[in-house]
Amino acid sequence: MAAGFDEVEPDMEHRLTTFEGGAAPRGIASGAFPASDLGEDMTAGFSGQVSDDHDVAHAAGGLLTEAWARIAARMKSEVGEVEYRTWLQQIVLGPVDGDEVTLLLPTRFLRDWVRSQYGDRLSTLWNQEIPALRRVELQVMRPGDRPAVATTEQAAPIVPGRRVVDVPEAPAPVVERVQDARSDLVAPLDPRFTFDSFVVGKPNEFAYACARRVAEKPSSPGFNPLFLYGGVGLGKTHLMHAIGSELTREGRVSVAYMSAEKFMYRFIGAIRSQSTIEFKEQLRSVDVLMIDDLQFLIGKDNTQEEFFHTFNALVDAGRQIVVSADKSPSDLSGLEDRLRTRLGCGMVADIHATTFELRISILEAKATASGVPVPAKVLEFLAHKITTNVRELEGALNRLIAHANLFGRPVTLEATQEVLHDILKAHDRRVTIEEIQRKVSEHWNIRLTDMSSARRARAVARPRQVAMYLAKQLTSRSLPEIGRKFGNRDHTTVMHAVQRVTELMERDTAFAEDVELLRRMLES
Ligand SMILES: Nc1ncnc2c1ncn2[C@@H]1O[C@H](COP(=O)(O)OP(=O)(O)OP(=O)(O)O)[C@@H](O)[C@H]1O
Repeated sequence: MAAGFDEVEPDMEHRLTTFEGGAAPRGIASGAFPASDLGEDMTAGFSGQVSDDHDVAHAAGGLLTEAWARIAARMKSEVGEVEYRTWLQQIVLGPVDGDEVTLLLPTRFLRDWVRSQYGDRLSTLWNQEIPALRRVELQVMRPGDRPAVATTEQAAPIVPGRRVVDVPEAPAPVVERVQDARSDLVAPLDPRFTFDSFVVGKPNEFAYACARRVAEKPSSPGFNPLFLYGGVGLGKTHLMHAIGSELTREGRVSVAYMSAEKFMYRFIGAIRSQSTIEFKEQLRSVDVLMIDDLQFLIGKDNTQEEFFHTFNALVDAGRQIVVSADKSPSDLSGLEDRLRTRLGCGMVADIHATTFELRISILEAKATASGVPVPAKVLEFLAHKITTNVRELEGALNRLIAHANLFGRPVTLEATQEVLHDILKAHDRRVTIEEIQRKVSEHWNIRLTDMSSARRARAVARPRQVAMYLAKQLTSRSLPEIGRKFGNRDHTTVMHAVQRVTELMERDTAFAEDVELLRRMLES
């Protein structure tokens, strides 16, 4: 695929002047730059210069590099590793000109993005480091440009098409590398969302298999586009990131991942800045384009149109498209028909709602990864209680784990109820006596009819008493009403059952836990 610097504007004003024996920067020896030391005579910068006063230039270059190292480290800590790697890592320190420092970026798109998103912050940080510097100029680098480094001999020329040019002697935090120009479309991929960390079960095994297939062999016939759909928080984004991570791991292919919302904002931004051609070229130069939450484009006709053309251009060129949405293509009413048709003509894979078993497996995997022991009863309780959304389930478990770590207390059912009080309340619902009877029968493996039968064997009578106890606890039914539902028993029988279960719970903790678990399940 076309690489590198084709996208650099040829007519870009080239500001990297070469110092040709004029005044070299003076008075810069060590420590921070005093404001007065960076005056007009720094106009030459440090790029490719041949200095009469080699030591001074070296010192100034070194200080600039150090200042840049601190700024880059600061930016990294502010925006986070992933964002830094995506947008800022490719910046190369250019020359200083008067009160202006130049930072070089490999493409115009990236320059515009960094300027709009981080320009002000970069200016502030430079100004804090070197008060005399008042402006940060962002420029597109050109083939042959030399990044500013401490000495001229060490400045490596930038070679078009070369994937990585390392600048020697750069201090650790500054990664002055020029990467493939297309990489500026690579949105942050969450490193936690891998195939390995995705728990596979019946509801998602087909989507998982399709995602794996695309990651192994992009653009395979029948798998392009791959359309993943399913309810909120069921793992669509996770699978897309996993595909992206797998494909980019060895730098095999370029992947652009973004939400449909971001796609729209970028498109609008490109229209505003009159750079739609660059935007389109950027998009159409990737090997794999992944658009998340496509339903966002419903009603956004212009963006849909743009996406449709991009889609066609990429598929026609044999590139892979992966799209996710909350509904199948045919159910996405509000999307243009021709787009829906095209979206549906590759592989459409749905992720079904989770089953109890899958939720337990996900919780087990996440609890194990956390290193905090979480009792099986707590996992079961959570899996019963939070049924709709893996994100919420995960959030609840994370909160429990954080709580356990913070206070050094073990995770118990009681603690769970306390810590997750608000989440659990949101999942509360009314319980019926029939549900109680069903759950209790399932739990002790007896027939449902035994709830109202006359059998008095303990294996049947004890669960029946528990069901009566729970009916009293969880419903607003009176004792006679409860009695009637249990084979027309007398209200005194119900009263006796409640007392008996209460006593047993006090004496027998295992029994008490069983009853508590049932209660919490029923409340879910
Ligand atoms: N099968 C799974 N195994 C492990 N983690 C999962 C699984 N399914 C979902 N998750 C986790 O649940 C969270 C939500 O998943 P994700 O963001 O992928 O959902 P989504 O389907 O894209 O949701 P949305 O509709 O909101 O975009 C993530 O943290 C993800 O890692």
